[in-house]
Amino acid sequence: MNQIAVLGARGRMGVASVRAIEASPDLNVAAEIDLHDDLHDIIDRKADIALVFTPPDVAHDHVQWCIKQGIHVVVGTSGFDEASVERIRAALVDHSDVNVFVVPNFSVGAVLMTKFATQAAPFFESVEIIEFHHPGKVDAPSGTALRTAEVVARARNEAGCAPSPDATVLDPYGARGGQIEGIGVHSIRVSGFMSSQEVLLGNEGETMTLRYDSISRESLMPGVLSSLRAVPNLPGVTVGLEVVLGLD
Ligand SMILES: NC(=O)C1=CN([C@@H]2O[C@H](COP(=O)(O)OP(=O)(O)OC[C@H]3O[C@@H](n4cnc5c(N)ncnc54)[C@H](OP(=O)(O)O)[C@@H]3O)[C@@H](O)[C@H]2O)C=CC1
Ligand SMILES: O=C(O)C1=N[C@H](C(=O)O)C[C@H](O)C1
Repeated sequence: MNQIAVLGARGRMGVASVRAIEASPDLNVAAEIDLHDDLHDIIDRKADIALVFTPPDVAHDHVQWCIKQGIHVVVGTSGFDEASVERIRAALVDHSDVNVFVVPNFSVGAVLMTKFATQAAPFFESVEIIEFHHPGKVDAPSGTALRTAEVVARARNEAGCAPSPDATVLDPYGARGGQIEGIGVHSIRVSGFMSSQEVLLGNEGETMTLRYDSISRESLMPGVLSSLRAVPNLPGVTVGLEVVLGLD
């Protein structure tokens, strides 16, 4: 039975994950680590996989620490961009027995939306992303929007698409949002949302909107559990739930 250490165990995702793991006959919660807890509990309690949901400012160090201890890692924390993945890959050179699985979103709906957006993006002049989250979220844009922008931009570059047209020259309040690799990204923080995203695509005379909504963290738990089960068999560093869903 795999022994799981949950980092950020008393946070929103940590609590939901501990509950889901405890209800799984093949997985066991070996350690629950939160602020002020000693990371060495992970070793003492013989965890073999770390599930990281600590905030983005500390999660990178936690991932590196786990790699050095020889523990597989599933990274749920948002904001692991391509540069972060490169740093993980570099750390794994000296720890080839360790696997790291970076999962920007555990929801099947979000993963499919990103996939469909990537397929559609080369067929449209304009693409922008709007993500909607609860106001307790500390980072913007969401990891999901970051990942969507990265893969959509790559698909458009490979297809030789021009940048999305935009005549804006005056924007003193930042109303046009951010740009990730040339894709406009807008972050909304409104009570009542858990996690939603829209990808808006347009040509002259037509628009298409792809949208997903996660209403509760329960929607993420099948993805969390399947990622924990998969990581021992995913050598090196892998990004995205797509590989588990057979979408790669
Ligand atoms: N991949 C996915 O599908 C999902 C990813 N996420 C991402 O997961 C991350 C966590 O989200 P969420 O659970 O909502 O956040 P929370 O703030 O609810 O949870 C984070 C927890 O980590 C604790 N913590 C802070 N610093 C440390 C530390 N140094 N060591 C150990 N624990 C620490 C916090 O304690 P305290 O509150 O006392 O500071 C808190 O209990 C975010 O990056 C979020 O975007 C979220 C949902 C889904
Ligand atoms: O903070 C959250 O809640 C979420 N964060 C992840 C992200 O940044 O994309 C995943 C999901 O959207 C929920």
